[in-house]
Amino acid sequence: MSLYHEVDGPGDAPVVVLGPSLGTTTGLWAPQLPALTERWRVLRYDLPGHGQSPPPGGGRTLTVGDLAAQVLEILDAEGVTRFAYAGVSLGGAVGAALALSAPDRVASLILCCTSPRFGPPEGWHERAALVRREGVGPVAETAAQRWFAPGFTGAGPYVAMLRATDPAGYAACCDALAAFDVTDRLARITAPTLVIAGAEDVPTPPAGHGDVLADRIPDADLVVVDGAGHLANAERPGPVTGAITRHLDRTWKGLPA
Ligand SMILES: O=C(O)CC1=CCC(=O)O1
Repeated sequence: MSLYHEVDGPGDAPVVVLGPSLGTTTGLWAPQLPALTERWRVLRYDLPGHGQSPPPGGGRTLTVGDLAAQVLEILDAEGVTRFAYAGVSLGGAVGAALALSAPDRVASLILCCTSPRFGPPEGWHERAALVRREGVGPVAETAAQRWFAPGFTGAGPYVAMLRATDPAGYAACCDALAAFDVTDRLARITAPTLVIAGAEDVPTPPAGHGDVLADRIPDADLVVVDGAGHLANAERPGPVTGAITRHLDRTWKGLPA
């Protein structure tokens, strides 16, 4: 099963892959697209059952390793060997998995509002069971509180992405989050890494999540964005875009795409 993806920007520019979070689509990265496509070829993908990607067949579960392998399939099909990668939350977990499984291909890494471990697996198994039973409605009801700092008024389009998500795809991604734990492997990541954390992120706050990534990944910097919750790139696009472009400029070594 191939993941839906979109490619924007100059054909001869270095490639940056952008990974979405659980319940969102390629549209999550729309605020960064104008700045990034000035000098980068941007490849965005949809998670299984999200946006325009098909759900996993037969109620299958998934691992983050499966998702990373599907992203590599896209890149192979596009003829991309070396790339930079930025991902939000589950999309960031996919980035960490890629940096561990394909270190020679990940030239630069940006881990945004993410974690080496997303809390106790039981919570994710319960959420997967709820969504398999009742659909995505119950988790969409509470998404704005999980995703944004209090007072943010722009949640509507992002919650609409979740409401349109296939329950089997959403649940399979919850299974992937339940099993994900790379805490003890972070020291093996060789890509120059920027960790971006939202100061008001509830699911993956800087303390215990972003700071663990930044402390354990050998060549990592941490930027904490004030006034941002879990989808910091949507809520505070200016500072997040600036941090990403500065990191890409500093770390991309001019290798061809
Ligand atoms: O619970 C949420 O919706 C927040 C989240 C955790 C992992 C992810 O990708 O999103």
